[in-house]
Amino acid sequence: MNQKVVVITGASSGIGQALAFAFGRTGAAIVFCGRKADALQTTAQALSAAGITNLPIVADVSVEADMQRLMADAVGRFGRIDVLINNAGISMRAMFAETDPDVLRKLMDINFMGTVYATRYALPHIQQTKGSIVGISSIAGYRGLPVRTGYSASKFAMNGFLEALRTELLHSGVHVLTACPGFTASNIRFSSLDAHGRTKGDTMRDEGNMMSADECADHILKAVQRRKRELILTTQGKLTVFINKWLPSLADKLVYNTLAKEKDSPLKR
Ligand SMILES: NC(=O)c1ccc[n+]([C@@H]2O[C@H](COP(=O)([O-])OP(=O)(O)OC[C@H]3O[C@@H](n4cnc5c(N)ncnc54)[C@H](O)[C@@H]3O)[C@@H](O)[C@H]2O)c1
Repeated sequence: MNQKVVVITGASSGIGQALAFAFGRTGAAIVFCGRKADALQTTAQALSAAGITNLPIVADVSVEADMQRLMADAVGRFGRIDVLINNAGISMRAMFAETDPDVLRKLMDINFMGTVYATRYALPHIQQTKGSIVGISSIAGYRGLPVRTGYSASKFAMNGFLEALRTELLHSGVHVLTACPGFTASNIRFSSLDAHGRTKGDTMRDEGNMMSADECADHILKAVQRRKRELILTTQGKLTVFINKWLPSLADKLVYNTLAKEKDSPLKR
């Protein structure tokens, strides 16, 4: 990745921030965005202290003009884009029957349309460098998860979009990776939306028992370097995808029973 330019959305925390360090340590310049200037600056200073060239840009992935500006600024400063990592995302925890449809719309706007906008404006530059487009999807993009209908829908949409795009670009030299982490310690559960779109502010799982964001980022870096098409992480994640494919009705029961054990689960035990 030496001398390459990597654009990462939502990189002021969690997996995105870990990706900024992982790619930056290989010699890449990191262009990254988020909605909060102070959080971006904190990450920018830490990257600079580690000797990583970086450019923080305040931008919201759900705003098309912001994604156009992000890519223009990246090219304006560094002259090229080699890798786009569509990482920014939010989640939800609420039963569908009680959930305001605006919550699902917001998840689609950020997780799916954010990926569409960023990819739309990065693609012409990545076609020139024959680089990579990466989507940080989820196991929830292979297997629908109860209490997260909007999250699963947005990640299924991402997976379909990336698969179709990969096929369109088959002879272009552009690499497309769908990366699906399993449970990874981060802010995602704290920032999840409830049925009315309010932030939950807590986690319902033991964050200490999960894959770390750094480990997750290392796997994703290797998958980009090897130009893999798909990455499914964690043993639990791999098992879920396998059982869902071959024994789907067993998967219904296992997924229900597993998620019913979560601290604040509305599912009956
Ligand atoms: N942590 C997990 O267990 C897990 C599992 C599978 C997939 N993922 C995916 O990994 C990605 C990163 O999440 P994370 O776990 O590091 O959580 P996180 O909350 O730490 O990181 C998400 C980042 O996206 C940013 N973001 C949210 N909305 C945005 C917007 N509209 N515009 C710009 N930035 C925005 C947030 O500010 C944050 O920095 C997400 O797409 C998530 O769905 C996470």
